[in-house]
Amino acid sequence: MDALHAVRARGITKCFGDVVALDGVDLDVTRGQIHGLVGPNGAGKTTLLGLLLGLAVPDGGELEILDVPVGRAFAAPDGVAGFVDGPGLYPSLTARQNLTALAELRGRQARTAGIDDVLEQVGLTDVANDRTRGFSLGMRQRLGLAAALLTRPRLLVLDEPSNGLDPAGKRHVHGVLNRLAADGTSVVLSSHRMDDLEALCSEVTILATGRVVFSGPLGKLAAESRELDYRVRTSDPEAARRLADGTDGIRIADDTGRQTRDADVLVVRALVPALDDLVARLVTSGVALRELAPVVSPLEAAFLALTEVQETSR
Ligand SMILES: Nc1ncnc2c1ncn2[C@@H]1O[C@H](COP(=O)(O)OP(=O)(O)OP(=O)(O)O)[C@@H](O)[C@H]1O
Repeated sequence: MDALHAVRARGITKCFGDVVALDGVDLDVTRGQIHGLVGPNGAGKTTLLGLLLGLAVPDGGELEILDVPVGRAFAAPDGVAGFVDGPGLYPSLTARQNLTALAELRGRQARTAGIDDVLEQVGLTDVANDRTRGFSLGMRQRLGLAAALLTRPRLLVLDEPSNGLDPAGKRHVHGVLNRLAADGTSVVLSSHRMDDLEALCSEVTILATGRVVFSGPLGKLAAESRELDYRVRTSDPEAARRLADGTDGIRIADDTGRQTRDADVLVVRALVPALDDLVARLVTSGVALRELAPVVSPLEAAFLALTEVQETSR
């Protein structure tokens, strides 16, 4: 296998009875990359993450993780850590005791990071001696991440790691993941949060009903986007509307008032070159441009377009 890859999957299939959870999935994750999995409920994200963690084996296809072909026996691949469906914790133990138990289970020979260090990294130092029974969802998620960090993984696999995180918790988690990636650890995570994926991931794979409908850099997804709706706030909304009406490739969205609830904002649907023309015309007409932003992000727009096509062709 190419040594630059942490994951290389080709034609992976996985069924549960009659349900085809994964249907010929290819996935490439390079070393040091944060790779996002996104898709509607039931798309197969958790199933795929479970295969990477060795919780199940594929029914068909080829899967190589950290240079090692995955066989037909259940086994957590060496160097891989993470969780799906929330981390497994002992509720009657404190955060520190949970991590100590895990370190003991791994044995003295295993590469193990310092418990205080990983607690600090995820921002749980202050509650290290509290029982996890009383932990919020966000705190449990962070402790699960600390448990994974304890093993000093080369591939970290996380199912919805941002679930339940407050802004400070999210900042901690993003910081941890970015530092790991900078040090060469690969991260594969699923999320329904487009803002998280855009902030963290250099590449995403969009799954719909067990199939890959897009995989690649976020920039490519944006470039491939069809027309997007943009909010245009100007100093003279009426003049802006007239100019938009007269610009080739620009359509004024019908539901302007409902979408924006703001009379100063016009919503136009356009490709980027037509939008450039409109901006130039506004400026030469003496209309000040105060805000220009997509109504939904390019990732969200592509996600909706690609997964709608898949859903309607079922
Ligand atoms: N253990 C199982 N037994 C039976 N069916 C399963 C099992 N695990 C997953 N499935 C089915 O496989 C499909 C993919 O499920 P999966 O949990 O991987 O989707 P997902 O993309 O993670 O969804 P969500 O966003 O809701 O978490 C679904 O149709 C699901 O019902």
